Amino acid sequence: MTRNELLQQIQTKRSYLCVGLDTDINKIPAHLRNHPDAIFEFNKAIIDATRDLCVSYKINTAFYEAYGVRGWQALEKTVHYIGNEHFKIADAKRGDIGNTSDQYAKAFFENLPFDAVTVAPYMGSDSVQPFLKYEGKWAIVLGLTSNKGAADFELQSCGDELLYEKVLKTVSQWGTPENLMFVVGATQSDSFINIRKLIPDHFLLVPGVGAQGGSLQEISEKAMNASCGLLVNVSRDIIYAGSEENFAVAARNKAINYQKEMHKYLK
Ligand SMILES: O=C(O)c1cc(=O)[nH]c(=O)n1[C@@H]1O[C@H](COP(=O)(O)O)[C@@H](O)[C@H]1O
Repeated sequence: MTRNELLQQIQTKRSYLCVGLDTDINKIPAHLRNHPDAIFEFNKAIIDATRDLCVSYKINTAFYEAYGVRGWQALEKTVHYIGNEHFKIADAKRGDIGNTSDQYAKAFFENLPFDAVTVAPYMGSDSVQPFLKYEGKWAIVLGLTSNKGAADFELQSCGDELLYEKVLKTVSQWGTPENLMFVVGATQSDSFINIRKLIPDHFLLVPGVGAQGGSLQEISEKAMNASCGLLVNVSRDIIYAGSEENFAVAARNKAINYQKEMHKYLK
């Protein structure tokens, strides 16, 4: 999906919501748990209930890889079920020597129809470049993450700047705002304004709203740019909003609340 197509979706739906499909078999409603295709059935219900309210879905591969072949099959079925209207993110946090990253890019962009893959920048340019070679596909590089471990490296000084600042400045030279986004945790509100100064045009994928306590209002007020430039991910707070048979209705109601709030902030 191109940047213009994504922006169009955001304006049409008045939403920059990305629903995170972090599907954990132990957290899905009891009546689905023994279904032979439980993960996919759960995802299908969540997707049907939220399609019109979000512009993106993020599939965190860990939750599928954990179940081996069956988990991966559920991931494949899910990404195909989402279809072409939504921006589909494989949250796989890949990145390796060039010829290995080539294979990761092939897995998600050729073999599977994802629009974007999350990538760790630690191994440098040749580990990220393979994800930038595909027309209409994106690398979403970890910038300043939402977890407390962000303090261990990302927020440490590196010369006269912080390491995450160096990452944003350097990596932004490797691609363009048409094929490169950055992950910025919603819990890092003290840094939003600084981040926008460093990368005014790039889309930010923002996880950490909901279960991790980040504020949708703060990220929207401080980091939205003229064309929006935000995809705000919510996983647990939406998909586990209900634990009974009507879980999809509960998920929809949560997503409606997020979409309404986004509508207010969108320019
Ligand atoms: O890359 C990510 O998506 C990510 C980066 C980050 O800094 N923090 C973070 O929580 N995530 C992911 O975003 C999702 C957040 O889930 P919830 O906290 O349940 O909304 C999970 O899939 C995390 O793996």
